[in-house]
Amino acid sequence: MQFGAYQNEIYFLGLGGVLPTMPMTYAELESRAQAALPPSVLSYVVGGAGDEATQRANVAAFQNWGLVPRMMVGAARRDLSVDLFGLRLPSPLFMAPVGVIGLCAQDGHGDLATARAAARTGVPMVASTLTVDPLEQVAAEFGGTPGFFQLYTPTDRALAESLVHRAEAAGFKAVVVTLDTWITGWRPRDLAGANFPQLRGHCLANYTSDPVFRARLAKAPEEDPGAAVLEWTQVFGNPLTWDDLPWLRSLTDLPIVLKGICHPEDVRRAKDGGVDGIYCSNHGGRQANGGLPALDALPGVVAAADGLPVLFDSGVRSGADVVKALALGATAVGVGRPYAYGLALEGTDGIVHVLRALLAEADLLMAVDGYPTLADLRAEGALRRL
Ligand SMILES: Cc1cc2nc3c(=O)[nH]c(=O)nc-3n(C[C@H](O)[C@H](O)[C@H](O)COP(=O)(O)O)c2cc1C
Ligand SMILES: O=C(O)C(=O)c1ccccc1
Repeated sequence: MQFGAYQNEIYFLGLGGVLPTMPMTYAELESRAQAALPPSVLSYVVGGAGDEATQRANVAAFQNWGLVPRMMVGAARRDLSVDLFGLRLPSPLFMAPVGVIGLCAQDGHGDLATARAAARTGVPMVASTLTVDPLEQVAAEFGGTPGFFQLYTPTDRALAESLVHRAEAAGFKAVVVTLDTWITGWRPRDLAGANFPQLRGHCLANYTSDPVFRARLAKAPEEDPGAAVLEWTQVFGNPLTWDDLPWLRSLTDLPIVLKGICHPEDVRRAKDGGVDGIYCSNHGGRQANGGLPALDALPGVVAAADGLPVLFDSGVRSGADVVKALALGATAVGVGRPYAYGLALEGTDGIVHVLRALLAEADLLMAVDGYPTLADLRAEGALRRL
């Protein structure tokens, strides 16, 4: 697919005297989303851990790398498609799991709006455990686009099993197990607003719709929502260890991906445990401050993964960033906040714009710089550290 053609669509609109309503720069996207979102949701989405130095470093790290232009390659047609877990995806882009994304939509059902954007673009959604609408309803909106389920592994193993089996039955194509958020980090913006617990209370549909979770409650969650939220706090945070990996592996035949991996030694342990993919991420700087930008961890993770697919996110803000992460060896590249902001502005249409703009920029960069395929990008000498 020639994603760069989105540029022509926009220019033709302009020729008809119609100016695009969605922002064309990330800075404007962020500032307009700030105006559109209710303050409590906004501070939760925008913010990160500590003084957000790691969050900023995630973004800045992309400026340390530059693509070396190649000429007379004749890159008139580009191929951005990838194979992931036996699936053929039209592009290497995916939507990272964003819990509470539902609340970023004006109607409060942003999970469904995001799933519809996946259906329209072929860009997979990794649906969070923490959604406003249950995973079955989210999956029903995917159209032909594969979806992945992100698991926050509950302390109750029977509940974990139930969630994974529901995801399988709903047609999800992989399970992404997030390791870096069994406890939430120190987040000053959320603390200042003291609103985080209330927000979470709206995103427990996967728990309150689950028979194993319901059996833990004295009263149905519809009758006593407060008790359900309290019970959720009991089961949410599971500080998994490597000893739990065989159990996780035994839960499903679906591909399992471990999210939050930045150390090569952890990659090797994950590989030994039989996982199908590694997800290099520092949670967009939301969990730990003072750490390495995720992009700087990527080359070491790719080397240790030794052919196993590597998903990457944290700090990707442009098509150029997508290209750089691919050149550093990522198999697929995720965005979090960018699509949440698109959703806040114009719902499904807003997300579709954000994703198409990222892909158009990546595609045009590959055209201009003479890298028609992802394999070309990954070749020696394509990317240089500044
Ligand atoms: C509002 C918000 C909620 C998030 N919730 C989850 C979640 O439920 N599960 C998860 O694995 N990651 C979650 N993340 C982290 C994202 O999956 C991703 O790692 C991060 O957003 C990538 O960084 P970026 O925002 O700089 O693109 C969340 C991120 C944001 C911004
Ligand atoms: O905010 C997050 O990044 C996240 O993953 C999370 C964790 C616990 C509850 C709600 C969201």
